[in-house]
Formats: sequence, C-alpha cells, structure tokens
Amino acid sequence: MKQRAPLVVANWKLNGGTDLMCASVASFVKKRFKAAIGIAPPYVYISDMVSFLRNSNIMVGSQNVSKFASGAFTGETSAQMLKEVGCGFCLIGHSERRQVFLENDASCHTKIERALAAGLMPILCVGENSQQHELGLTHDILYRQLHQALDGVSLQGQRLCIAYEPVWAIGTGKAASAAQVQEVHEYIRQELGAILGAGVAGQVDILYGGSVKKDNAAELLAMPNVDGLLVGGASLDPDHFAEICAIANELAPHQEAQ
Ligand SMILES: O=C[C@H](O)COP(=O)(O)O
Repeated sequence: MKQRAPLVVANWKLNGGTDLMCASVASFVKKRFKAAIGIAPPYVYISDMVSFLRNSNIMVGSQNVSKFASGAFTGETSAQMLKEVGCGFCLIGHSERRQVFLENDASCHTKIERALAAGLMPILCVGENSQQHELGLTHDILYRQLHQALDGVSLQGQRLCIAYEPVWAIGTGKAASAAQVQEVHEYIRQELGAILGAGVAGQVDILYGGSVKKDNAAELLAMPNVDGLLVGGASLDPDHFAEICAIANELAPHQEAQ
C-alpha cells in the first residue's frame, strides 16, 4: 500500500471524440475511485468532460498550455482559460511537444510558472530518447530537463507532478522495466530534493509513462518511487483504462470508516 493514493492520468493525445468521451464517462462516473484519476482529452472536449464528471472525483486536465498569458497568439490557450473551464492539471513538455512542436526547457519553465499562477497542477514530462538511453545519458538528460524547467520555481504549497516517459517506451509496446523505472524515479526524487528541498520533493508525485497496460501496471505501481502512471494508448479503451485504475485503487491507503 502507498502512503498516498496513486495518480493515474489518461492522455488521449490527438485521439478520441464524443463517442470516447461518452464511453469513458459511462465507465467512470459511478465508480468512486480511491486512486486519483485524471483525464486529458483534446481541448475541445474539456468543458463537456468537466460537466459530465462534475459529480465524480475525476480530474480533467489539458495536454498543453500556452506560455503566454493573453494577446495576439493565434491558436493558443492560456492557463487561466483552462482553469476557468474546470481543468485541474495540465501536461507540460510532453516529448511529442518537444519533438514535433520544438518546445524546449525554457518554454516548460514558463509554462510551469503560468500553470501554478492559475492554480493548475503542472505535470512536467521528462525522459530520454533511445539514442540517449543507449549512450547511458539518461541522468544527464533528466538533470537538464528538471533543473532548467524547475530552478527558481516556488510551489508555495501547490502540487507538482513529474512524469518520467522514456521516449523509446512511448507507443512502442516496450515499457521500461519496473527496476529501471524505480532507479530513474529515485534519481528524479534526488534532483527534486536539490531543486525544491527534500521535504517538498517527497510530496511531488512521480508518474511513469510509456506502454503502460493493465498487464504491467501492478508491477510498476509496486515500486516505492512510482506514485502513479501516465497512460496513452491504453486510455483510449475505457474498460482497459478502468482496469488500470482499479489496480491503482488496490494500492491506495484505506480510508477510515466514517
Ligand atoms: O502521455 C502518455 C505517454 O506518451 C505514453 O503513451 P503510451 O501509453 O501510448 O505509450
């Protein structure tokens, strides 16, 4: 059992639609998960999702956020707007944003500041690519990504999550092993301690993402430094995602009887 409830977040990426939203809501709305659950659909579904899930304890979030607060920035969505429509969190610096949309550590830093200022929980995504992995550069890459995004950030009691997503494990069906994930999460916790202080670092949820399925969720969540999961492909099947959430539920602290 974990000291705090595991957090399981679905990232639909550029997938889904009204049908998936309705099927997901139907699958989740009656369940009162002890695990913390989040869903990040494409922007256009956020408002409806928030409305459909208003009587549940499931958080809705976004897959990105603008580094700008407002102004002439066509196509952008600000942290304040996301907060206004009911988002609880936003993903920042997903590897697909870094690779395809050329986001960098500096923009991640600004986005984290924007999210915190608006009252959103940032989920900063970090991770090495396969070449960096093969060259043994994982810690160096994470050091840079964590320090450049977080140095100087003051949480002031607000929640922050880190999602470790080795790029070579995303969408490939080849998840990192539980032992690999534990080792890397330990390193992330150590660096968070150096950046934020050990007390605050202990409160940060460190999620793993990359080919998470119902078959490997339990083993990954059993690792002491794995506080949750960020699920891509498997979250597009509401029943499969619900099974992963049920596995996380088993590890959530028991609630005191009322
Ligand atoms: O944000 C989610 C990750 O990119 C993992 O995606 P995946 O579960 O399809 O490998």
